[in-house]
Amino acid sequence: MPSSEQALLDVADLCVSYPTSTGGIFTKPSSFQAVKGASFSVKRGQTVGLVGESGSGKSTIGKAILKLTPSESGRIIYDGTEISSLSEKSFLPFRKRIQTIFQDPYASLNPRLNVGAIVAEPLIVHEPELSRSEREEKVASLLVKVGLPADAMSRYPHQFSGGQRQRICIARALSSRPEFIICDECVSALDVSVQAQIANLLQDLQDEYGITYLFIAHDLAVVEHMSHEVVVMQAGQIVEKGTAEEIYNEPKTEYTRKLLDAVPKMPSLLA
Ligand SMILES: Nc1ncnc2c1ncn2[C@@H]1O[C@H](COP(=O)(O)OP(=O)(O)OP(=O)(O)O)[C@@H](O)[C@H]1O
Repeated sequence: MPSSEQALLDVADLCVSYPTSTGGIFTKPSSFQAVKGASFSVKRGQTVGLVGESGSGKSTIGKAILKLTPSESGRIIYDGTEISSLSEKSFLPFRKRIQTIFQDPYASLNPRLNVGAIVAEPLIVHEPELSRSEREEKVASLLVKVGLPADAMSRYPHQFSGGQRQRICIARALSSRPEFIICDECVSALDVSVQAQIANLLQDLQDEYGITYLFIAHDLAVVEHMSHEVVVMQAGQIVEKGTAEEIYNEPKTEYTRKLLDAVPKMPSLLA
């Protein structure tokens, strides 16, 4: 099949449940199924927007891909390898290839480390052969690449704005030269104009390095501009998927129409 030949990520019939109670002597353990048979793929070098209202299971899919939460059933195939069934040790090489950027850049940056040390961390793990000066050179060029001054290295996260902190997170994610980045609501906390700047940066990085994104968001305006394809989730199920144009111009479900109606129009975004 041509589409799966090009797919870097193939998710098939994925189900994920969270335990809600471990049970007692007289009661069975119970669980809540957050993802109910989700199937979609992400083509290499492209962006899939994963949208849906809060609690629909978007982040759970991201966590299952990263093996931060176990899959109950189904398959997650990354570049031809079924990763959902790999042991933690066998999954290790994929931790370098698949990175993630979260919503709250401040919470995901260690306040006690300066920016140079934060961005260098993955390099120490993934490229231990680099000398200290080579590492510093790489960190400086990564910071410039994401639009921060090279002297940002010696400063601390609290000295930066929200948008700048998200740029630090992007530099850190880039430092292991990933093929695939899961952006989980990574612009949601930012002002609209800053959202556009970060979205533009992510797109420039895609053009330059061919990075593939799974872009999780409840904000359809950002997703529309970022995504080649859009997957719509409702209560753990995929209710619609298609090209961004199809989803935005001819939504097939009432749910998608409601999501679109809730979006304030932002014509200047990414203009
Ligand atoms: N660790 C957990 N234990 C139990 N239930 C969880 C856990 N994490 C998430 N859930 C539940 O699973 C469902 C899906 O959550 P998930 O975070 O994947 O949704 P989401 O679409 O990403 O929403 P949001 O944008 O609000 O994060 C929700 O009902 C949530 O309450």
